[in-house]
Parts: sequence; C-alpha cells; structure tokens
Amino acid sequence: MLIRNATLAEGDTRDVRVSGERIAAVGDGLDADDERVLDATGKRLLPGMIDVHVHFRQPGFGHKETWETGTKSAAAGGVTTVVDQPNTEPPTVDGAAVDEKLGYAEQAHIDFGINGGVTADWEPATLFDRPLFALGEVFLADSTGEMGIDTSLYAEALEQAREHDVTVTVHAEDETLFNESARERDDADAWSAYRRPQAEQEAVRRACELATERDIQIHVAHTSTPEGIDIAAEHGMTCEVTPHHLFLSREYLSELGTHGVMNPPLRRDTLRSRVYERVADGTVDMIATDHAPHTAEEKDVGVWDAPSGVPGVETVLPLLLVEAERGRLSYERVRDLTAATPADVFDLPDRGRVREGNYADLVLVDPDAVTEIRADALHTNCPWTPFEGWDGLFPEWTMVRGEQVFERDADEPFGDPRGQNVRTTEE
Ligand SMILES: NC(=O)N[C@@H](CC(=O)O)C(=O)O
Ligand SMILES: [Zn+2]
Ligand SMILES: [Zn+2]
Repeated sequence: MLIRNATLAEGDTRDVRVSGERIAAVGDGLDADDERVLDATGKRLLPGMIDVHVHFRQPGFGHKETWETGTKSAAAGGVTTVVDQPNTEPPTVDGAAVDEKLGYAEQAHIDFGINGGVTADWEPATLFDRPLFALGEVFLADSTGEMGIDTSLYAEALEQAREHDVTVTVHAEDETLFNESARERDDADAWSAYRRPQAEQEAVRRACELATERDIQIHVAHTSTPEGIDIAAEHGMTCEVTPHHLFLSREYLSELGTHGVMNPPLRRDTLRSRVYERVADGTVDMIATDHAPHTAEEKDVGVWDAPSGVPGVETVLPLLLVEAERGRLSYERVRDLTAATPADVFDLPDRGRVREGNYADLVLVDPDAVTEIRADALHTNCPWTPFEGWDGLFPEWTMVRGEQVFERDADEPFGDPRGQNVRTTEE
C-alpha cells in the first residue's frame, strides 16, 4: 500500500509505503508498484498512540469493560498499543494470573502489554517468568482494587525489578497525608480536598528517593501536580500526565459530580495550567490515559462510595489533535507525548515513529474533521465521558502492523482481533 502526499508530524509532505507489517519506505514521489494507492493530500499521518496506562477490567469486571470493547475503543481513538494494569480479579501478581489475562487478550484488536502487580502475596518467581511489559502500577496508596502496599514491600519490588531488568511504574500518593477534615463534606469536590496535592508530592519524592538509592529507574504514573512532575524530573525519573488532569480541574466538579472523581483527584485550575505548561515544554514525558471505566450506576452514588476513575482511551488523541490544530501544542510535541517517547522509555524500538523499518502502526487524520465528543458515539462499554461536548479530531482510520484495524466510514469499521503482546512480538 502506498499512502501519497501525507503531512507528517514535522510538517513535511511524504509518500509512505507499507509492506507487510512494516513501513517499507518514506520518500518523495515514490512510484506505485502493483499496490493499493491512497491519496492523503491535506491529511496528517501520525504514529498510533502508545497508551501505557489502561484498565481493561478482565478478568473480574467485564461488566465495566472487556478486552474487546476496550481495544475497539482504543483503535477508534487512534491508539495502536495499550498497557493493561494489574488491579483485576484475580490481581495480576503471579504467573497464573498473567496467563489468565493473556487468554482474555486474545480478543484484542490492537497490540498490548501486560503489567505485573505487587501485593503482600505476589509471586515474583512466576510473575517475572512471563513476558511482562513493566512492574506496576505499584500502588503506594489504595485506589480501585485496594492494592496499596507499604514502603518495605515497595523496596522489595524495586529490587526484584532491577534483578529482572524491568521498569517500575508507581501510583504515588501517601494516604497518611490525606486531609481527614474533608471527610465531613459530601460534595464531589471533597475528594480533591481529601487526597490533597501534598499527598502526591511527598509520595513522588519518597518513591524517587528509594529508587535513586537503589540505582533503579521508575516511571511515575498519572502525575497531577506541577511539583510532582518537577520532583520526578529532578530525580531523572519519567512521568506521565492523563488527559483529565491536563484539561479538567476542580472547577468542573459542580457539573461532573462523582463522574469527575478519580485518583489522584482533579486539582485547582491554577495547578492544572502549570501542568499544561510542563506538557507543552517537554518536562512531562508522555500522556497516558489511566482509562478506568465504571458503570453510570456505580458512579451515581455519594462521593465516599463512588469508585474512582474515568474513561479516556478513545478521546485522548482527538483532544490533543485539537490542541495541535489550534496551535496550543505542536504536532511534533503530540507525536512525542503519545508515541515516540513512550516507545523510547519502555523500549519499543520499532514503534512510535513514522520511519522506514518500523512497524506500520499509523493513524490518518483529516484536520478539518473536528466533531463534538459524544459518549453514545464512542466504542467503549463505558456509557459516559467527562469530555461530553468537547471538540475532538478523530482519526479516519487506524493501522496496526500494516493492517487497518479501524475504518470510520466502513460498513464494518473493525476487523477480526489481531492484537499481539508487544513483549513477545519480535522487535
Ligand atoms: N485512577 C483511578 O481512579 N482508578 C483506577 C486505579 C488507579 O489507576 O489508581 C481504576 O482502576 O479504577
Ligand atoms: Zn493509579
Ligand atoms: Zn491506573
């Protein structure tokens, strides 16, 4: 297949040949062989997003999301690789649990990685025997799934990870620093007052210090404060920011109610705008969604009973592409945040860039096709989105290893499941 006249992230117009699973050539005026030719004049061709943080819920909570619905949703949003987190049932803390999850992942429409988790009864010997993407998210405080661990177990996890040459991703909040007085309130904003910024900042500092002492690299998940980001960067560690912490703030909670409750929680707009600056200037390494679907019934209860988490895997790239189109982020920055840097940090050398020899993990975008985000037009099993009514620039199609896994205007937009584990696909 020859994709003609596509505008790449850098702004150059190029022809891109896809042959088998790979990008065979990127050039100017390539001659068509006996192949399908697609005219991409005026359109953007970008590497598919590598979202290193999703919760696809199986095994255990398939009523919230399944591997099938989660990966279809990802494909429709331009995501070509996802990394699933361990707070399923059973939790992914031993080899047998990884094997069970890999069975569900046979329904995946895009490529994936599986993270291994840490609890008091984890089994490092069998866990590291499996093709893990990373160790994590390691919960330093309870979140959905109540997998919070203490410092000594975190230290043990760091050492095990070093021994097995695996990166550790960390959910950094310190529950001893939560603001108990907020417990008297019952509005959604009480969650933000309770899990206050200091609880993240001190946990990030401690997590980084313990890793530095042991000469281990960690990746801090879903940093939500400028200080948390800066502390990670000062220690030479990497971090990610979610779309909800980039675009939403406590000011939205009167409208969102408990649908805006997640861990770490939404912050004040003054903090959010400083997070945005760090995303724009490259201090933040990557965007990851922390896609954490819960049903509307589960969410529509009081703030102290509502499960934490919001969906995001289908809307993240469309929201960022609108930022690029309107000049608030460059296309190159969006490419780095969503694809190139996650590929570098997590050692996926053949992904994340439109480059000869790489896997053809691609999305095609018509910059004029901005639409309104509506939950009922999304493909996730989650029936609501915190971005209802926002502008989104959705891809026309998404390609994984040379095959279109999603075509928006086709009668049947999705093909058969063909996702592979990126740790067992030959890189
Ligand atoms: N972020 C959340 O609020 N919830 C996540 C768990 C997590 O990432 O902490 C979930 O699995 O629901
Ligand atoms: Zn988390
Ligand atoms: Zn998470």
